[in-house]
Amino acid sequence: MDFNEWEPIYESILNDMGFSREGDEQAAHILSDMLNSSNSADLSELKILIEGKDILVCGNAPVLAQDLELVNPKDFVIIAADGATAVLVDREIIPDIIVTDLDGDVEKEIIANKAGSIIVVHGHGDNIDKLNNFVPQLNRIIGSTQASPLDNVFNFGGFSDGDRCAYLAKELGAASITLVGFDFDDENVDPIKKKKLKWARLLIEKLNK
Ligand SMILES: Nc1ncnc2c1ncn2[C@@H]1O[C@H](COP(=O)(O)OP(=O)(O)OP(=O)(O)O)[C@@H](O)[C@H]1O
Ligand SMILES: Nc1nc2c(c(=O)[nH]1)N=C(CO)CN2
Ligand SMILES: [Mg+2]
Repeated sequence: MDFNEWEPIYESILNDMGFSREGDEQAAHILSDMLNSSNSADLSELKILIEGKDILVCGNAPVLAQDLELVNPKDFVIIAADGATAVLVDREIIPDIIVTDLDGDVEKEIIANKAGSIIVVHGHGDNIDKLNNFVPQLNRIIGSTQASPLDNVFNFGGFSDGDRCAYLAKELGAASITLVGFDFDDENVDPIKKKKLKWARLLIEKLNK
């Protein structure tokens, strides 16, 4: 997504959530420095996977398991948002792509990544410890940021893991995007998650316009 278009939305999110842009920028630089030709995937690999394809974006709402019964995963290229990866791996489904800020069940993400999933690792001001911990255990990485993009750290648009999956799919030319495992009205979440889901709903609505 063009950063000029994203920046005002990003500033509103920072204000609303109380996050720091400097923190996000620092994380993007740390992530950038950790990436090299042997642990990274090329953007062209992601594009080949997504362009012209029917994409299934899996969010991690409790309805995910139920929603998965209603589709044939084999009909889609699958993008898993963070914790949704574990739900898929437990069903012996390896997502084609994982989009994560590494605060879900990362052990399952490492298993899927070893089995071939490209992993879009998002750096932000509150996960620098996770970047340091887990990036050395991953391969086929694409770097991601919600702040200004760098050469090897992309901003596809979106904020929470789930809406970032959808923005990635749109940016790289998906033919269609089907969402499963999204419940923006989930009451069994803490207040911070509730706010994140409010932004997720708004960003996904914006994507559909
Ligand atoms: N009811 C829901 N509960 C949790 N996630 C949801 C829900 N509905 C949609 N999602 C999407 O699924 C994504 C992955 O969920 P998960 O619980 O793994 O998020 P998370 O990584 O803990 O959250 P975050 O990193 O966004 O704080 C979320 O980022 C969100 O966009
Ligand atoms: N600074 C900051 N940025 C985020 C955070 C977070 O907790 N802190 N959580 C996100 C959810 O995926 C996405 N972006
Ligand atoms: Mg996460």
